Amino acid sequence: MTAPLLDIQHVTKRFGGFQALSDVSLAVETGERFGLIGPNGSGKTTLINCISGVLRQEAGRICFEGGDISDWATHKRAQQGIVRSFQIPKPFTSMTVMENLCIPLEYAAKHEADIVSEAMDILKQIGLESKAGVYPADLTQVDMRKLELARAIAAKPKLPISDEAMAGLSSGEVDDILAILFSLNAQGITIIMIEHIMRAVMRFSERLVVLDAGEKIAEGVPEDVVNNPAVEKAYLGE
Ligand SMILES: Nc1ncnc2c1ncn2[C@@H]1O[C@H](COP(=O)(O)OP(=O)(O)OP(=O)(O)O)[C@@H](O)[C@H]1O
Repeated sequence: MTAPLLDIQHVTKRFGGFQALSDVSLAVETGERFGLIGPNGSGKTTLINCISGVLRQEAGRICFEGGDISDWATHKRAQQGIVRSFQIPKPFTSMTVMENLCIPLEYAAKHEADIVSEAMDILKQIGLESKAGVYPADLTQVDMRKLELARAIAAKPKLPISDEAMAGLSSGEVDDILAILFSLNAQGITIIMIEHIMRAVMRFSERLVVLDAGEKIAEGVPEDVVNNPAVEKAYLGE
């Protein structure tokens, strides 16, 4: 049996005396569409920060492609393919959409012409090709999210993490972003989605894990998870 792409084993994270994650274990298989949900403050961002290396867990370990990456710096994890698409897009404002995309591609040290043609391919893939020469300040909100996803794709991720990439978008715009994520996954890319928009995360995820107060309270296919009494209680209260 092959190892999971990401294997989180008994991770505990404290902030001072506050325990934000308690003995959380989960595995994400290669090629999977994996959803991480939970009420506000349940520990989702903390867990993602431990995966990307922004935070270090006090106990437990995080394995990627079969090896323990718990001691790896953030940039090493990113180089190995763990790429997070941020909730608040942070493009370089003085650069066009195309220039923003060329930066991650330049790390691959290709010829200039190859970089531009690869950047254009990515823009076409996500429907932003007509905005190649536009500056981020002139993009709509949904196009900003698409640019953020494009930058994540340019980094050739093995494990992109979509962190509330759809917050504040209209229903049609949510469908646009979902279509991009589905097409990425169809190319074999494993995706973790953290999302408060239930319709989106339910439709997208093949498997869900639910956190509540730093603990994993449910795991399974979306239909089972939403009907789990512990999950209903976590979201709705007693
Ligand atoms: N740097 C920090 N110092 C102290 N407490 C923190 C820190 N970061 C997060 N917390 C606390 O840890 C808990 C989990 O926060 P976290 O941001 O991981 O939750 P979340 O599930 O991502 O919430 P949301 O859905 O609202 O983004 C919260 O109670 C939060 O206040």
